[in-house]
Amino acid sequence: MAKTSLDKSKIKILLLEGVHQSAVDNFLNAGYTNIEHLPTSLDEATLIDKIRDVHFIGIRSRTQLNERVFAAAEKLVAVGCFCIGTNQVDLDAALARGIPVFNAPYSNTRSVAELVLAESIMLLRGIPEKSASAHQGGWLKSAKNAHEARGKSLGIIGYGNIGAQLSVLAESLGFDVIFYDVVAKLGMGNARQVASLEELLARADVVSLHVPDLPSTRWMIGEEQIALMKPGAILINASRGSVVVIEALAEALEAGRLNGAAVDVFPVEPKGNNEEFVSPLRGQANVILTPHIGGSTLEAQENIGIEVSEKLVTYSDNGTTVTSVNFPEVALPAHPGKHRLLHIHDNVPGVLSEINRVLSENDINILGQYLQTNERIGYVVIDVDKDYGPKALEALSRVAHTKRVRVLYSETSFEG
Ligand SMILES: NC(=O)c1ccc[n+]([C@@H]2O[C@H](COP(=O)([O-])OP(=O)(O)OC[C@H]3O[C@@H](n4cnc5c(N)ncnc54)[C@H](O)[C@@H]3O)[C@@H](O)[C@H]2O)c1
Ligand SMILES: O=C(O)[C@H](O)COP(=O)(O)O
Repeated sequence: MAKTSLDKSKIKILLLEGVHQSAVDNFLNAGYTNIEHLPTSLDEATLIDKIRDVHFIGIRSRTQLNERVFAAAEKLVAVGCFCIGTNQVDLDAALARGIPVFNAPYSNTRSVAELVLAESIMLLRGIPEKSASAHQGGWLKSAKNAHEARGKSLGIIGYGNIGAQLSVLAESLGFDVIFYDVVAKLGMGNARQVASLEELLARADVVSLHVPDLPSTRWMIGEEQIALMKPGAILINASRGSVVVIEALAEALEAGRLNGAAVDVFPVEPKGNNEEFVSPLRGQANVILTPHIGGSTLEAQENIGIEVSEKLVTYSDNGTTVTSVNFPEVALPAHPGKHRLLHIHDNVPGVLSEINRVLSENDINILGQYLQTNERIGYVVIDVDKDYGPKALEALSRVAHTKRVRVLYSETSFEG
C-alpha cells in the first residue's frame, strides 16, 4: 500500500441521525475503519465536545452545524448532509474554514413526490377524517367534498428536482399541473409555469410546496396567501417548516376555508422520537400530519448513504469537490505515481503566484495544476513529483492567506 501520513484508521468519521448502514459499508470498503455511528442527533454541548477530533461528519436535517460547532471542529475536513436540505449547516462558517459540504440532491426526490401524490388523493377524498371516524366506530359514507384527482389543478411552488418529479407523476394521474418558480423553467409534459405566486394560489385545487429554506421563502405562505387560495383547496408542505405560517394554516382549516392539508415539516420539530410533537394542527379533521418522513424510505436512505459517503471518500482520497454546495468545484483525475497538494486559501490577489513562487524556489516540479475559486476562497490542486510531497506541504503552509493544506501521497490520502 502506498505511504499515507495519517493512516486511514486514524481518520475519524462521525455519523449521526441513523445514517444508513450503506454509508458505513462504503467507508469500510474504502479503508476507513474509525467510524462512530449513532442513531440520533446530539445536543450542541455534546456535539461540540465530540467533534473536536472528528475528520468527517455525516448528518441529516436535524443536526445544527453552527459557528460554535465549527469553531470547535479543529480537525474537520468535510461535512456530508445525508439528505437534500443544507439549511441546518452554516455554510459560510464551513467555507471560512475551508470545509466543503456535500449533500444528496437526488436520492430522496422520488420518495417525497410519491408521498405528496398519495396525500393529494387522500385529501381530495377526505380520507383522514373518514378513517379517523371509522377508527372511533363512525361511518362517514358520503360523497360530500370527495373528488377525483382527474382534471383537478395541482399547483407546485418550487419546480426543482422534487417539484418536477411530482409534476410527471401527477400528470400521469390526470392532474392539470401548473407551477410557480423564481427561475424560468420548461415544464415536464404539459405542465405550465405561471407568472406569479398569486396566480398559482388562485388557480390550484391542490397547492404543494417544494422550495428550499431561504430568506425569500421564509413564511412565504401566510394568512394573506391562504386567503388567495380557492375555497376548499388543499395545501401540502413537505419542504421546510419555515415556509408556512402554521397558525394561519390552522385558522384557515378550522374556519373551513381549506378542505385539508398535509404537513411533513414544522417550524419546531421534536428533537427525537421520544419528545412530544406540539402543533396547532393536532386534532384537525382532514389533516395528515407526518413526522418529517418525506425522504424516509429504505430505498432513498440506502441510496443517500452510498451517494454521500462516496463524495466524502472521493474528497478524502482524491480531492474532488464536484457537487459541493459551498465550495469551488474541482473534478480531478487519479494521480498514480504523483503526490497531490491541496491548497485552500482566501481568494485574494497574489496567492496563486506566491504558491508557484514557493514551489519553484523549492525546486518542486509541477506535473499538473487545477484551480477553482468562488467569491470567498480559492482551491488549487497541484500534482508534484513523488519525492517532493512533504517539503512542498511545509512550504505551502507558510504562504500568506492559507486556510488549509493537505497532501495525498500517490493514490492514498491523509488529512493535514
Ligand atoms: N420532507 C422531506 O423529508 C424532504 C425531503 C427532501 C427535500 N425536502 C425539502 O424540499 C426542498 C426542495 O427540494 P428539491 O430537491 O426539489 O430542491 P431544488 O433545489 O431542486 O428545487 C427548489 C426549487 O425552488 C425554487 N425556488 C427557490 N426560491 C423560490 C421562491 N421564492 N419561489 C418559488 N420557487 C423558488 C428553485 O428555483 C428551485 O427550482 C429541499 O430544499 C428540502 O428543504 C424535504
Ligand atoms: O432535506 C431533506 O432531504 C429532508 O428534509 C429529509 O431530511 P432527513 O434526512 O432528516 O429525513
